[in-house]
Amino acid sequence: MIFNFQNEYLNRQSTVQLGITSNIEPLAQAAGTIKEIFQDLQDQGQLLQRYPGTYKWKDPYSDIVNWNADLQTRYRTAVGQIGNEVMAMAMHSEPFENAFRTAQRTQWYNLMLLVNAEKTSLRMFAIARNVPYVRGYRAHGRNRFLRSLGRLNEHPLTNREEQSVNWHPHLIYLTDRGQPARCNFTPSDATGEKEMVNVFENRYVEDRFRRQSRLKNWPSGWGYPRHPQYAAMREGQDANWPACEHCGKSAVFGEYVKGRTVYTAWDEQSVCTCSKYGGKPWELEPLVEVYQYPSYTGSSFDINRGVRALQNIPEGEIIGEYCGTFVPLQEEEDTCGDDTFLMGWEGPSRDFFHPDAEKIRLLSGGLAGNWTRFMNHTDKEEEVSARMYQFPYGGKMRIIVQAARDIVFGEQILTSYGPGYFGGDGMG
Ligand SMILES: C[S@@+](CC[C@H](N)C(=O)[O-])C[C@H]1O[C@@H](n2cnc3c(N)ncnc32)[C@H](O)[C@@H]1O
Repeated sequence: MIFNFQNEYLNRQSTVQLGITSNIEPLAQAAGTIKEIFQDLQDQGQLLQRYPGTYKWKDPYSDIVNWNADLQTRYRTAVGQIGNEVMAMAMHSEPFENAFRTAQRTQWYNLMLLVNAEKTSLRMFAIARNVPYVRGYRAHGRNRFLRSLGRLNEHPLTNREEQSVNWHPHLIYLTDRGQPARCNFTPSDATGEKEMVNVFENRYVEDRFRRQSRLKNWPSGWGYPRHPQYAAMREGQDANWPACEHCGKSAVFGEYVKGRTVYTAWDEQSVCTCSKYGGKPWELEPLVEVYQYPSYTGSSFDINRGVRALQNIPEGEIIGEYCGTFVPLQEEEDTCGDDTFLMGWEGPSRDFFHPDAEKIRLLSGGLAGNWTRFMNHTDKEEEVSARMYQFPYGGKMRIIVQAARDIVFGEQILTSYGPGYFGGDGMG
């Protein structure tokens, strides 16, 4: 078991050929610590985001005057391997700091091999989550040992970006040169390149739909326009349908139609009031990074961003929601000028997986969306690691992203856009 996992992990390291076949267990242990490091930085970053006034990162250098010669040598050697910037970042995660202080020689050696292999991802992760490594290091700037290691560069993001309300770690990607870069989108030549925005809920502006005439296939029981996420029940369907996957209650808010009567369901006893997926979105973000993979076309002008897992994700886990802006079907051209991030949105039907289910909206993840928009497509069924489907969840209809099989740390998360996409028909 450990052996397989370890092989799998090492096979995916493109930057370093480790070539180690002995000491299997310590290496597996080191791989476990790497995952804990990412998780810890993520957790602390989220706490900071949530409680900016009160949450304080632990100062890893608070006792630096007491570091003995062995610790100093260990630190200095590590700086020689991964640089003092990444070392300062890693020290802000408790699992790494503990290993630094307590690991046996071989354990430490193995951990540093893997940290070295992951150092560009670790660096971007720490930058994007505002780990205050510069502040932490500089607070002890007078310390003779730290001074001997040299100065630290400024945090690469400006204050504006760090403090912006729209700021989110998944709005930067790791380039093939190991540097962070902003995620931008060019909907059309006329609009030019625009910075992407991260959203946790879909955007719906009713006026935009009012300007368009009612579609022929618009559901007969629905008024026009209406928010497409509050799916109405139709005559003959059972009262609990569509039910929230999490709590089992009806996911319908607002009116529903039975016979000729329109009923209103807004009652906490019978209607799902879960927050998204029964938890808070900030608690549920999986550890992933937006990562530049080799371009599909072979041209260096085509930047191919994809999603790389930074944790193991078990099969079946719901890992996100494809979010974006609702776009009328007729407006595809005007608004996006580009169908790269367009997803088809189906009307109410009993079977959302039905190939003939009718699209009544589009959802565009281009300018406003989240990390799920960067998942690339594969035609090979066995390569699909995440699936997207429209389903009622947490009180609303959503496009859910679910792990289709076990996903291991370091692999690219691939999905299937469905048969229409590369024919220019949008996803789904
Ligand atoms: C939803 S986006 C995925 C993120 C995209 N790679 C990026 O950098 O923004 C879809 C686009 O990615 C590219 N793409 C994704 N999977 C592909 C594949 N299997 N073959 C070729 N191009 C692909 C195509 O350009 C497609 O229009």
